[in-house]
Amino acid sequence: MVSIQEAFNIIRNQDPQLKTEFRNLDDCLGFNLAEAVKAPFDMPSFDNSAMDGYALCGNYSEYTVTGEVAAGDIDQVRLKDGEAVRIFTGARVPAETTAVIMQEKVKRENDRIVIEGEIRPGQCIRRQGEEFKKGDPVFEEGFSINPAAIGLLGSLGIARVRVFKQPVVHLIATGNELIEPGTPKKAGHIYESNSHALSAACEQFGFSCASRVQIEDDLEKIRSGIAEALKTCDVLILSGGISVGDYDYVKQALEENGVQEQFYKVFQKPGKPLYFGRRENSFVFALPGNPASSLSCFYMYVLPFLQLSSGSNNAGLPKIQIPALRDIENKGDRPCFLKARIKNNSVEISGGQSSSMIRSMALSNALAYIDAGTLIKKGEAVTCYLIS
Ligand SMILES: Nc1nc2c(c(=O)[nH]1)N[C@H]1C(S)=C(S)[C@@H](COP(=O)(O)OP(=O)(O)OC[C@H]3O[C@@H](n4cnc5c(N)ncnc54)[C@H](O)[C@@H]3O)O[C@H]1N2
Ligand code: MOO
Repeated sequence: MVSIQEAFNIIRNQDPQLKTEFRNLDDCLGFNLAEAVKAPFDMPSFDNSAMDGYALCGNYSEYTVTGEVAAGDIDQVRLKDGEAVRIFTGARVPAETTAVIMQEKVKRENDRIVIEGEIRPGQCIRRQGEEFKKGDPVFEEGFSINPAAIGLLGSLGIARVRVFKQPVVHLIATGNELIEPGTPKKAGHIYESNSHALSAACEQFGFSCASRVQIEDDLEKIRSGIAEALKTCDVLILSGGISVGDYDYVKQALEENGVQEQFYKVFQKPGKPLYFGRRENSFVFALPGNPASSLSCFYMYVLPFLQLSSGSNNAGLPKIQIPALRDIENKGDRPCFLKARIKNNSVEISGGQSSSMIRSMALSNALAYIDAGTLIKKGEAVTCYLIS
């Protein structure tokens, strides 16, 4: 049995083999950059107008309008003292421009404009390189690509991006009692829901499951199911059969497949029987079968590992401190991750904490960490991990 912190450390100290690939700009949302990106040119790459209006040369109350520059025009327009050109947002400002004035602050009379208000030199001009200069670091390796990053990479003219590959994930749910949702249920059966929830949790964070298999509590079948999955997976996630019951064959089947235990059992609630193992470059999590335990263990242990395996430099759920809405007590001897709801800057522990209860988890948006034998008074800070 290891502590929560020891389990975190063991997971973080693995060295999953990172593979890279080139992906099209539009297909790399959520992937992590496999190389730092430097600016190939200044941003913006030329002085341009921030407004629709007039580019002015000199500081006067009236100007003669000599022409027009629109966004995308490539001809260099020249300006002399006392002259102005009609200009539009994003258009390159002539080199001699003192300032741009928005058209609402100007009265136009034929080829003359009269300025209403004052002109500050440089106003409404977005200067070349003001966001960053050619060669400046834009993103570091491991940066997780978000929609704005896709926009920026596109604006730098980058169409293909070298990213870390996502790990290949396989899911196996074990249990004789399990039947697929949508099929008729007999006495003693329960619908197999863990693999669906785990697959969705993977997707929530941008990972996908290459396969989802259900196997009954039979040592030989579990052993061969694991052997098959280990041929191609980077990460194998099992659910159920990892406790100490007579039909809990998962640990034995893993050992017989040459998987080496990194830890088994974590001093926590829920999820005490959590297992983590490794065979060369394949990693195995065997999650307890209770639905809320399996999902809680996914969020706290599997997710950071998937993130590390995809080259992220930021692994784990967002962690924040939030005041307790009311007193929270953990009378037990194990630290707990409690299903909780954060609302209006306070956190409330959800009803239905049993690890078999999943509705309470569906209605929660955080896991609240409460140390063993601890009373947190109303208003005191609670460590919360955000699950949505
Ligand atoms: N003598 C002991 N018994 C148990 C201990 C213990 O320390 N000593 N630990 C308990 C804890 S804590 C947990 S958690 C469970 C974990 O057991 P398993 O991982 O072996 O899970 P199962 O027995 O297969 O199932 C537990 C529970 O969850 C339901 N289940 C399983 N798989 C699914 C699925 N895919 N979809 C929906 N529901 C599933 C299953 O029907 C059981 O009700 O062990 C305790 N026992
Ligand atoms: O530790 Mo088990 O996951 O509570 O039911």
